[in-house]
Amino acid sequence: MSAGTNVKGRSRNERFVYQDDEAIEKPFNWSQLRRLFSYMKPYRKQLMPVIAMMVVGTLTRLSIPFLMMLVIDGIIDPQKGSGNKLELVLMGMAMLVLYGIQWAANTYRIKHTSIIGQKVIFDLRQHLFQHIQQLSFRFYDKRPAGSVLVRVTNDVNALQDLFTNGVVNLLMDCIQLVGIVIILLMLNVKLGLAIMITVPLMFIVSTSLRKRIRFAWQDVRMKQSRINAHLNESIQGMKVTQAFVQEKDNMNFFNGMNGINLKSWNKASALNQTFGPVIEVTAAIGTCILFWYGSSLVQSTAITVGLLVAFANYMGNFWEPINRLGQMYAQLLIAMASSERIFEFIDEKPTVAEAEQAPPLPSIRGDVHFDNIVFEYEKGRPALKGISLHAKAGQSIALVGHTGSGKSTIINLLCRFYDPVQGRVLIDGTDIRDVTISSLRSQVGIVMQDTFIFGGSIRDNIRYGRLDATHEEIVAAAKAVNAHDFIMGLPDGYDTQVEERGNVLSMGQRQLLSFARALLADPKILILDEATASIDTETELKIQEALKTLLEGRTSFMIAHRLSTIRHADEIVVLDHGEIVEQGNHEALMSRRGVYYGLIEAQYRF
Ligand SMILES: Nc1ncnc2c1ncn2[C@@H]1O[C@H](COP(=O)(O)OP(=O)(O)OP(=O)(O)O)[C@@H](O)[C@H]1O
Repeated sequence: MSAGTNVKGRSRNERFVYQDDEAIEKPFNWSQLRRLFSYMKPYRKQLMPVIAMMVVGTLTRLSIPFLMMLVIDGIIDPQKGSGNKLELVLMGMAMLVLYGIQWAANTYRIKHTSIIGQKVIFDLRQHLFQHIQQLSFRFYDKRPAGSVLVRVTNDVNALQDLFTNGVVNLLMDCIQLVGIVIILLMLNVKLGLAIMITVPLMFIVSTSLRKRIRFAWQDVRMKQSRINAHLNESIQGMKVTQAFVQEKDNMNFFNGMNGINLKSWNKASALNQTFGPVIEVTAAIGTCILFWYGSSLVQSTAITVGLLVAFANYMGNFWEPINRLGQMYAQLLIAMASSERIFEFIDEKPTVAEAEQAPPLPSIRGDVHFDNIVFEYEKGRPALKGISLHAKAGQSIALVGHTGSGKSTIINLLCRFYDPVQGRVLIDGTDIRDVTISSLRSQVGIVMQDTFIFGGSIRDNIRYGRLDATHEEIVAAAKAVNAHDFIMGLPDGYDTQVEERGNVLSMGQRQLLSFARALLADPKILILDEATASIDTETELKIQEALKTLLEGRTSFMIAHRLSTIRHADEIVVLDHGEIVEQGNHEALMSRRGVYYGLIEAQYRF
């Protein structure tokens, strides 16, 4: 299949459709705009001098052509002018001062609007990030990480122009436009009206052309976002691509998309280039009218030469704001789409919410009670069907069962990543929905199967369990879980920098680190999710030793596929399709010769 057909091919194409996140513009919405501008409220005081400088700059700009008219008619004109050299020098100096004021006012305005705009963007991004950190697992279940990322980066960036210069420019352009219209009509109504005939023409041409250009760029962005999505997928899955020797097919597919992107970019760029000349032609029509009609008025002495020059100057200043207002409108429509996506996230309520004024969970002993729990991720597909389970403080509970039987779900409910549809989870007799989430999670430690290692030093990664831990405490935790030796073998020991997701570390080393992290946090309840699944036999012996230290005095829940590791658990709970089918210690379950016995048998046979 050729690259082109690949891209057009339905199934491949569908992989890259992120329609919601690609809409570049949305209809104008006042309440949304008001909400967006409310982010500027904290900077009202700083905005005042900016607006004052904007008014000063605009007024001086408007006064310069007027001054020119006075100089031409009052001094330079061979018939009516005074010809006074001193007056000419003074007027020249006055004009210089005006230019100076205009320059200073503009410099101040541009600098400070940019600073305020950046602060607004900073606040918005911070607000968004703070909010998405509160959102529950259900929110992330529904969305690919890429789409969340795009909102925090691209969508917030798309508002940058609006805040850094758009808002103040809009005000400035309106003042300038109204000012020019008033001045022109005051200077000469007939000539003023004559040149304004071109305004509707300019507006129609500019709006329709801009619309086409916007759509062309929208298309470019869509194509680029597909390339990005494919790149992201390719990089993440590079090992699989290489292992299955799919580089050629992948390259063909990428080439197809890249080619389409190039075509779309060329089209948008060509359309963009037509805009300048079209506007210039329309402006030139206005200038022709001015000089054709204006010169006849000069000849009939209805107006002076100075007035005609002033008109020409004002006209030059007239198209600029009209042009920019068109741009501004486009910017607003883009901002509408981006802000809608940002607010959609900000308005999303965490599905796992704290009760109002919930107290913190007091220091716990670690008694855990699952009371008739029913849970479903998707409506109508129960993952747990009435689970009742009691773990006394300090007991070790092993959860076993086939894949998809509900082991991780039980853990998810204990950490309150989700709330049960029915039933309660009690810790020391307290329903975990009645206390603050942070007080609960800070007392429950979790060692995940796919240990997440953050970019930073080894020390920072262990310290993630308790940020105020001293170096000695970090080393003690690492020693206790047999991680100290391998850490000391790394080039910079505890200061060795590791990359995102810990690619420089082996799976076993990553797990040892996460053990140290959990030990440092010193939780009363500990969860080990498949924690020993990817460790070799030698490391496993170390881990077994470490586990003893780690589990001491804690209630623990272990999910392990390698059944040898849970043999000594106080209680083994066997799950099947979301239900507990067997429960007891190893010996009791083996003598029952039921599901657990079958699992052990199967593993040994394997
Ligand atoms: N985020 C999710 N959204 C929808 N369904 C889910 C989600 N997570 C799990 N499930 C479904 O819930 C059921 C129980 O899943 P769970 O992860 O608890 O199983 P498990 O016993 O831990 O499996 P494994 O041993 O493979 O990790 C499965 O049918 C699974 O498909």
